[in-house]
Amino acid sequence: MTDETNASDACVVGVDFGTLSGRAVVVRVRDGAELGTAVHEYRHGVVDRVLPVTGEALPPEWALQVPADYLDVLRFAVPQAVEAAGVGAKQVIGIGTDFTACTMVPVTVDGTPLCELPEYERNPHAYVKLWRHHAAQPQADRINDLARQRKEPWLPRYGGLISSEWEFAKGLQVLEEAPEVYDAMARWVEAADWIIWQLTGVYTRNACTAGYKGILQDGAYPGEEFLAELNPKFATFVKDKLDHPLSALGDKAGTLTTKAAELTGLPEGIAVAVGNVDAHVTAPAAQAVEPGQMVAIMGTSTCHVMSGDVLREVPGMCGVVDGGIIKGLWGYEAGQSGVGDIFAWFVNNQVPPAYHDEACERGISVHELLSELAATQAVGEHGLVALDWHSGNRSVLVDHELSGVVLGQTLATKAEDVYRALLEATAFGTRVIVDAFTDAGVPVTELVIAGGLTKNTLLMQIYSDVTDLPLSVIGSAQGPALGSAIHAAVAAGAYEDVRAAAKAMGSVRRNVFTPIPDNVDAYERLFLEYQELHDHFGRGGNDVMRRLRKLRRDALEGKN
Ligand SMILES: Nc1ncnc2c1ncn2[C@@H]1O[C@H](COP(=O)(O)OP(=O)(O)O)[C@@H](O)[C@H]1O
Ligand SMILES: O=C(CO)[C@@H](O)[C@@H](O)COP(=O)(O)O
Repeated sequence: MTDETNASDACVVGVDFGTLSGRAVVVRVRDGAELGTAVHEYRHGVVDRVLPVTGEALPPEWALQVPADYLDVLRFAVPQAVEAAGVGAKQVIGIGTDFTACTMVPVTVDGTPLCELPEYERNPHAYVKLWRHHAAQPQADRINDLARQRKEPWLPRYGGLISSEWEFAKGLQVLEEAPEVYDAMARWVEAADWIIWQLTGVYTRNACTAGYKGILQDGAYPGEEFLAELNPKFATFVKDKLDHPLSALGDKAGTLTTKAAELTGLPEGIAVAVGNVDAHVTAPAAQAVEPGQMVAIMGTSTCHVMSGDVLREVPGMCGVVDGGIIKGLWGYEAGQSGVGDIFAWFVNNQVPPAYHDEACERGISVHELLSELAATQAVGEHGLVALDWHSGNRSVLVDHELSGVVLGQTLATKAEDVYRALLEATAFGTRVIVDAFTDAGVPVTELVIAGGLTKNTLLMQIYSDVTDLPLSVIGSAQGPALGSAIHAAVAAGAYEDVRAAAKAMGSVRRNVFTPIPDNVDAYERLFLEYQELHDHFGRGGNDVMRRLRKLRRDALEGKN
């Protein structure tokens, strides 16, 4: 703390790098008061259709980002948040960040993203592969098949399957489709760590993403023999591109460099916390750091995180990592790859103009209009059941070749009916996850909801009814950014550990939504139908979704 800074005025900055934008929040260290906030939309958003530089169409399932967009968040949102807070920059004693996880940046030895070099800017593989880049599914399938065959000990720690979203599947895809990019990349870096590199000038690898997305268990990655069997040139992937000493969550990664101080307007030399993940960082912000408290961070996707005092292998979970959320406890993670994204897809592609016009006239969003209309319905009235797999299935099936379904449509089906069925489908998806944890001996006793979707009260009530659990809601509208601020406070030495900082700075409103008994019963019947469809299409009853994906790929490649 500087001489000019009175301890009671000290602030920290938390920055949350989401899928579409980055948000900065200035938080008072002593009580977690959020003094100012600012959002910066990524200029290129999600690059999933054409590569900006060339206009070249991207293949299906691709999702890239442009790393310069992340720096713009530091350049614009951070000073704007400080200004909005009405505090002097000198009061800021630390900065912490969180990122979408397994958003991977191929970089040179000094951290320059390959896409920023003229020789690679036209190569899509030189760009950031966003967490929801799902084009590495063939590689993920091979990794899973081989790991099963060889009985790799790490596989059960990931619920029996690793995802196409993860470091190894994406890395293997780069090797096999763009060997020149693979050779040129000195490191395969989580964006969560790349941003810390930009702030401190030093590369640190956070224990959270390394454990969940980098297949690091009990101090070891998959071995060279395993990797060589996938592809001989992949044998040294860990040694050449990945391996790096780990840094624990809440630790100080370093201090803010002169360059980063100029970029952000924050004082040079303040503490920078080790990189973290948007989902995991939210648990302390919601004061949900004890076993049984599952936090669902509901935005474009949903991540479910929960600490546990026992190690269990939960089928279909994303992973379990020692200290993955809080030091001293096992951190569990599961997730749904599409939630808000599915509602957005529906609103943007399937809703007739009259709804858009009405929403516009009333000054509300189409989401709000559809939710208002759907809220008048009794459970089951629309006669529909849907599968929430428009962005594939992360938990518990771990298969991104799966796709969405709406069953039961008739000529009388309206947009609000399908919208409600999609809301419900995502709640059923969460129910499957909650049941999987409870059945595996890691019972979920409380569901705490965070993220942008908490504002939809119909959706929240549906989740409470479908899971038959009371819902607590995080007190902050900026959960991940607040969580990052909590980690910044710990890194700056203001609190002994994340637990203590969470107690002082986090907040939660308990039992905001409670199950309505009649709805619980009605949803029980609908959930059975969901399960039937879930198992039929997701567990090999009918592989039509995979066949359709192949037909699509062949058609796009002109093979049909
Ligand atoms: N009223 C609403 N009801 C349901 N979904 C909504 C509503 N408003 C926005 N959304 C969806 O919320 C998602 C954005 O969530 P948010 O938490 O803000 O973002 P992120 O996941 O990037 O952090 C978008 O996918 C959007 O479609
Ligand atoms: O994968 C994870 C966490 O492990 C998330 O970062 C990813 O689902 C993105 O989350 P958002 O939808 O941007 O909140």
